[in-house]
Amino acid sequence: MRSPIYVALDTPDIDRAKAVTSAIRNHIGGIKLGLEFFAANGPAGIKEMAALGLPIFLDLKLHDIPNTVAKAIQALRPLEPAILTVHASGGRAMMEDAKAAAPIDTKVVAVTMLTSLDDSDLHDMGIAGEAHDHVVRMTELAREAGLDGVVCSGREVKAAKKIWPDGFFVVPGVRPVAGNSGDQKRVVTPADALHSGASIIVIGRPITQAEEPDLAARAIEATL
Ligand SMILES: O=c1ccn([C@@H]2O[C@H](COP(=O)(O)O)[C@@H](O)[C@H]2O)c(=O)[nH]1
Repeated sequence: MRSPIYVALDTPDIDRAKAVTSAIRNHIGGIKLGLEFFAANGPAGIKEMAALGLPIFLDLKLHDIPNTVAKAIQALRPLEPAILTVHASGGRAMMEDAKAAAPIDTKVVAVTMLTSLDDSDLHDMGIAGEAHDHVVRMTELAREAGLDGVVCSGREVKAAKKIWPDGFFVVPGVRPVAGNSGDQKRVVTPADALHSGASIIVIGRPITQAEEPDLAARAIEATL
């Protein structure tokens, strides 16, 4: 069975991204390419990475009016990513149009609440309630809009799965025991994320910043 680990290759350096992928490819299920990589390398860079033969998770977290998001996704269609992200806070119509514009085999998933945020950030933004409530609310909206699943932290994935048993759940903010959280605020271990219902887990710096990424990936895999 394919590994549930998607490695976040947050680098502008395509050669580095390829080298890390080659070193860890036996321990991962796919590669996640986000804004940093896309801004530096564009669609051509995504195609080069896809040629390595692993599923591509294109994490652009699209967030705009429905027409703009749909047109952006139409432009991305030739890349045929396995997974593509939008922000749930873009609203129901935007998510509906995003799904309609995506290739049939692409899972479109909505970011419910960034894992770098916590309850106090919600309060600062004037959003009532706690992270758990907000994630559940956004998950309901994404389900109603016809998406394939959501991105949430491992702390809420059990509640999200309860209201959407056949949803696809992407969990970033994952750290090995005693790992450095960095800018992530809602963090769980890889094993906890999977036991709570994650379909895939996203891990970046604990692998990519390790002295030996293959050993780091192997060590994480051994905990699952
Ligand atoms: O809520 C979210 C949504 C996406 N991400 C992305 O996942 C990786 C996490 O990287 P780490 O180095 O393991 O912290 C990164 O690419 C984010 O853009 C997220 O962290 N939280």
